[in-house]
Amino acid sequence: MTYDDAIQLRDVRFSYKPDSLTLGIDELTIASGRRVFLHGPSGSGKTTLLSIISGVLTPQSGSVHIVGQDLKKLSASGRDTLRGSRIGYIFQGFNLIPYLTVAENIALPCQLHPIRRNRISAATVNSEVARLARRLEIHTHLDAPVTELSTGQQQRVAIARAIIGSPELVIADEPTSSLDTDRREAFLDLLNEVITDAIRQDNSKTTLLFVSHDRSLANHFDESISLEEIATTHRPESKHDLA
Ligand SMILES: Nc1ncnc2c1ncn2[C@@H]1O[C@H](COP(=O)(O)OP(=O)(O)OP(=O)(O)O)[C@@H](O)[C@H]1O
Repeated sequence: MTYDDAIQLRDVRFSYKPDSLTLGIDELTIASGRRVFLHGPSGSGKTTLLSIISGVLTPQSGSVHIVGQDLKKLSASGRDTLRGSRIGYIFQGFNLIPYLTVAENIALPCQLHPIRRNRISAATVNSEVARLARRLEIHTHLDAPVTELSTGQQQRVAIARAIIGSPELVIADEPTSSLDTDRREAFLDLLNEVITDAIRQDNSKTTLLFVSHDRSLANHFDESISLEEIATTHRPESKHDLA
């Protein structure tokens, strides 16, 4: 592990049930500042891997270092803090808070995590929310309940919420699966542009880990990793296989 690695997994073994290995990864290293596309078919363990990286799931063995932190050395609340303050997450269904406005949704990581708030170079969180919203062309909706926005607009709220306060690692879990091809391309271009802006503005190295089953998106990234190629799984044969 060097300090320039955003993600490093070694000899990781994770099982949901005692007698079947869900995910085994001998080595996965992603250097800081890389934009990485991770693909694998349904059931290959993409969500499980993201949960391990973000400290939601703890593997039974092996080591996981994220932005220089050994997750094994952190308590559950330490992992929560790392996840909220140093990782920006774009979920497949966005996970926006329906009873908050657009501005409140974008500002949420800064309200919950002082590290995100303190990294903002704008005068206030509100001015940073406004700047990002202008950049993402959702500024006329800032005071609207987030549920009144179109799907495409909600995706842009999710991007703004993930990158506000410059987390070192941005994880996107299949956020384009509901979009048609043109919109998918536009979303990826916008996500890349906004991350490039953030890097320029903060002189930081933001790492992007984008996960999808759709290999055609790979050309938007610096590198592409096949989960099937790096992982081992040993599930017991099902009763149907034995019959
Ligand atoms: N909570 C759980 N308990 C037991 N098994 C689980 C659980 N969550 C996932 N699995 C199993 O672990 C394996 C990997 O699932 P995972 O959701 O990580 O795959 P995925 O690649 O993200 O799939 P998809 O693209 O369909 O979302 C699957 O065989 C799944 O059935």
